[in-house]
Amino acid sequence: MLSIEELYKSYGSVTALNGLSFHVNPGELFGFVGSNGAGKTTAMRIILGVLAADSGRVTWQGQPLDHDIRRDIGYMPEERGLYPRMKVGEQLIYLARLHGLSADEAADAMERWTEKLDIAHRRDDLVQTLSLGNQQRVQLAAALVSDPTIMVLDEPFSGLDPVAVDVMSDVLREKTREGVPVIFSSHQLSLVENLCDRVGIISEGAMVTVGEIDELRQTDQPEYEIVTDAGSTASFEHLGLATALQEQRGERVLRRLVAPRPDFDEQQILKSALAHGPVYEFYRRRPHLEELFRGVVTTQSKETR
Ligand SMILES: Nc1ncnc2c1ncn2[C@@H]1O[C@H](COP(=O)(O)OP(=O)(O)OP(=O)(O)O)[C@@H](O)[C@H]1O
Repeated sequence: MLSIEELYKSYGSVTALNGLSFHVNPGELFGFVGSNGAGKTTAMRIILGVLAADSGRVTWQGQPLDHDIRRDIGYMPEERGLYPRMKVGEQLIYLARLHGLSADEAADAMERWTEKLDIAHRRDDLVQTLSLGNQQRVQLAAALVSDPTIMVLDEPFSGLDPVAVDVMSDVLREKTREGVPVIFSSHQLSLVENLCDRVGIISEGAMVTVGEIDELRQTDQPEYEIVTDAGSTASFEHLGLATALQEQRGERVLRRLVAPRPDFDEQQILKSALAHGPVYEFYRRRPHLEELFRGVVTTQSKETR
């Protein structure tokens, strides 16, 4: 696995990483989220080796990351790093060659990834003439042409249209199926929630929550939402449920109920409600990643303090 252990990094008086630790398993798509200035880019640069940590270490399969392992990392930097006046195809071949591929291998990789990412028709165009979204596809192709064993992507989805998001998601999933660990940062939390196997929330340079999405969305006090007629006299307090929200919706009313324990028998809620009239909707409500994020992260970014 890729293991990040107790990383510390300061820029002068600014502490960017404050004992950051987490790991990413082979074949896992790991979403790295956190507010602006939380330390994601700093951590990714340290993984790649373009920045040195003050202390802590990064290992892959138990070995500290050396030059050879780092050469096999597919990296997509936040600031992007393409040569604007180079043709798309030439640029990708050039980058693949830098990673040690032969001329034929580099050409094959360029063709394969431009096709997969739907930019094959732009191979002979200068990068600077492409839209930002297509430049981003080229940037991802650049991270892929060397057939990386680890992928580290800084906000690969920012600014992409939904079709491009799908194309990129499919490609990342394909890499994880091959056993590659993929770590990417994003502020698009619903996308992270749908796409990732595990997610880590970083705040002020340290990991505050990490785990599988489903596991993080479990709560000790399950919540249910039920929609009945507005005039329904159903009550739920006798079952030990608290009402967290009551919202009139025309002729109907939605109630959000909080159960006292994880193994609460939700059929009791339904039975109680049906005894007083029809039930139009009834479901368990799980918090979304966005709610979890707001709960654990200070909303004010470091920069605005
Ligand atoms: N070169 C630098 N010199 C000084 N401070 C820096 C430098 N790079 C980052 N920082 C500071 O380190 C902290 C972490 O920044 P970093 O870019 O790692 O955060 P981030 O989580 O990637 O943020 P964002 O979501 O906005 O991209 C911030 O307070 C930032 O201002």
